[in-house]
Amino acid sequence: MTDAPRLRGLYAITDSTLIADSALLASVEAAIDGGARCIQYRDKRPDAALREHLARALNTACQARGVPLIINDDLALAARIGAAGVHIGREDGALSAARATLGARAIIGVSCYDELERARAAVAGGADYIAFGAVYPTAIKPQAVRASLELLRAARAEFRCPIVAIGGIRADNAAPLLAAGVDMLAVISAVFGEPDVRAAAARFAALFTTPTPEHCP
Ligand SMILES: Cc1ncc(COP(=O)(O)OP(=O)(O)O)c(N)n1
Ligand SMILES: Cc1ncsc1CCOP(=O)(O)O
Ligand SMILES: [Mg+2]
Repeated sequence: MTDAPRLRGLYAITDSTLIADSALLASVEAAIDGGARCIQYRDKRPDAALREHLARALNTACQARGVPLIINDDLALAARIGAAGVHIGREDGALSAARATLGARAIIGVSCYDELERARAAVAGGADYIAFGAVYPTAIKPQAVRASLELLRAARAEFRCPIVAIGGIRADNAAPLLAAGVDMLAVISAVFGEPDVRAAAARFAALFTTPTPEHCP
């Protein structure tokens, strides 16, 4: 468990269709070396034993570097390995169940898609961050609903809770998201799909040189 990490910066998300299992650990280490502030393990494959094996290795590496590892979808896995938290979407169970299972110090993130009402419920329920997207078209999830810059601005105006943007984000299209008040950029392809993962992560980290905004916890 990480001690109240600041949720601001690059949030690098793994994807088992993009990274070979044999390269996963080194890729995540490279992302952290490049400046990723948070890692999510996202793996839709049904092999629970394999996922646990990989998640445990990532958790050890992330803990050693002081970076929280968030498990996508799978609350039970997050609890079993003592991960820093879990990310839940509309098909991944209730926020209250995640909090009851993982405890007060866990980081629980909630997908809000393009819905402010869902964000209100998540914030009221104690989410540690709210995620909106897809903010740009993405090959990883081509069917994802789109969230506008206007929605991000409205969310920033309403919530002090850290705001995450996801979907099609690259270092060269991220500026409007940051200007809209987003705290974390959640990225798969533009980090783990790049030949030099460390350099790719560093390009994102360089976008966060301004002082931490007052709303950040
Ligand atoms: C940081 C972050 N934001 C959104 C998502 C998407 O979650 P979900 O809608 O549950 O979709 P899957 O990722 O499970 O396909 C996310 N994983 N992380
Ligand atoms: C999981 C998810 N949810 C909304 S978009 C997306 C995929 C983001 O991947 P990329 O950063 O490669 O566009
Ligand atoms: Mg999910």
